[in-house]
Amino acid sequence: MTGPADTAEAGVTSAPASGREESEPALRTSSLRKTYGGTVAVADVDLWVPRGAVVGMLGPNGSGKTTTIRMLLGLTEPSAGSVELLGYRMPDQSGRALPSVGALVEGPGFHPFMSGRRNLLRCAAMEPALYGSDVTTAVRQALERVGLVEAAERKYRSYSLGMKQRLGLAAALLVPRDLVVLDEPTNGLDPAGTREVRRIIAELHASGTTVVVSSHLLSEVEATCTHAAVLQAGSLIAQGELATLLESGGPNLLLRVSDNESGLETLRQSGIPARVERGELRVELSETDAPEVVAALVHAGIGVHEARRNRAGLEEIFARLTEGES
Ligand SMILES: Nc1ncnc2c1ncn2[C@@H]1O[C@H](COP(=O)(O)OP(=O)(O)OP(=O)(O)O)[C@@H](O)[C@H]1O
Repeated sequence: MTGPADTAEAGVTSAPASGREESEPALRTSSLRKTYGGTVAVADVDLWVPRGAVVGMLGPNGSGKTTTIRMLLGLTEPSAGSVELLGYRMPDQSGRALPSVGALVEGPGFHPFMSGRRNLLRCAAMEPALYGSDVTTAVRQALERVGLVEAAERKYRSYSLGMKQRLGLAAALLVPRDLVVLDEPTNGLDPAGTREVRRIIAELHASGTTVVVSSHLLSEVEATCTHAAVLQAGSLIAQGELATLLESGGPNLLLRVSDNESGLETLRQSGIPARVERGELRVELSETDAPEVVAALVHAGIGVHEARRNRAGLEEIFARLTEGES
């Protein structure tokens, strides 16, 4: 397992840095744990989400994202540890925290034989902040915001997965929230739907709402989030600002050469770690510099057609962080 030293090396922390304790986070967990029989779904997670952040909760299938989110919202009881939402302890103070929290989680419990609009009206009736005519207005605005107006009168059971996701999102956005938690919100959405979700997340961010969004799509997190929390096999292996995480990736040298296999072998013999990626050689420049790499290849008679620098993307950083984890 990756320990604190490794995550520190990656430029991110697995616990709040000293000083951050003073500002109250939107969300904090302490040694949060969930086991199902012998399966450890979530292992002692210390999550820290600053107010106003858009946090991408990243991790492969089965890494514990949904279980963590369900525990945050009081939908699943932790085996150990604690959750604080907007300064309130969960689940004891859920009545004070949850009215300010919007959530999209699996199985939101919509009625299959009711229309989308009727389902939303039912949700709206349970919102303490909405009264009387506010309810119809809030429902109309939420339907418009997620692009479901045309399908609003159709029964929920006839909805596609993407439409169900949109309705769940509409329910989460019925009233202004301090915190919005979205579990895989683009699941089942087409590219246009995905762009709309990105737009909604950007709007929430602009209005100061804290957003926690789980995803296994790194590109999505890279495009929408200010922070990332990386889960692997139930453990939180990194968390922090996305920019810091990306910065930790360090520069790479990408090379288009006459023969990748010989190039790779030559670099290895020169003690320069490299790999072939998308038809090019990729060398991390943390321990070597570009002229040294190019010289080694040229000396071995390998044609260097192109050499350019770039920074590691989230995909590569994620692969490095999760390498060797089980
Ligand atoms: N109700 C349950 N009973 C038994 N095991 C469970 C239950 N819920 C989750 N698990 C197990 O806990 C682990 C974490 O699952 P979880 O659904 O939280 O992961 P995830 O990261 O959300 O995955 P995905 O991306 O596939 O949704 C998995 O091994 C899963 O099989």
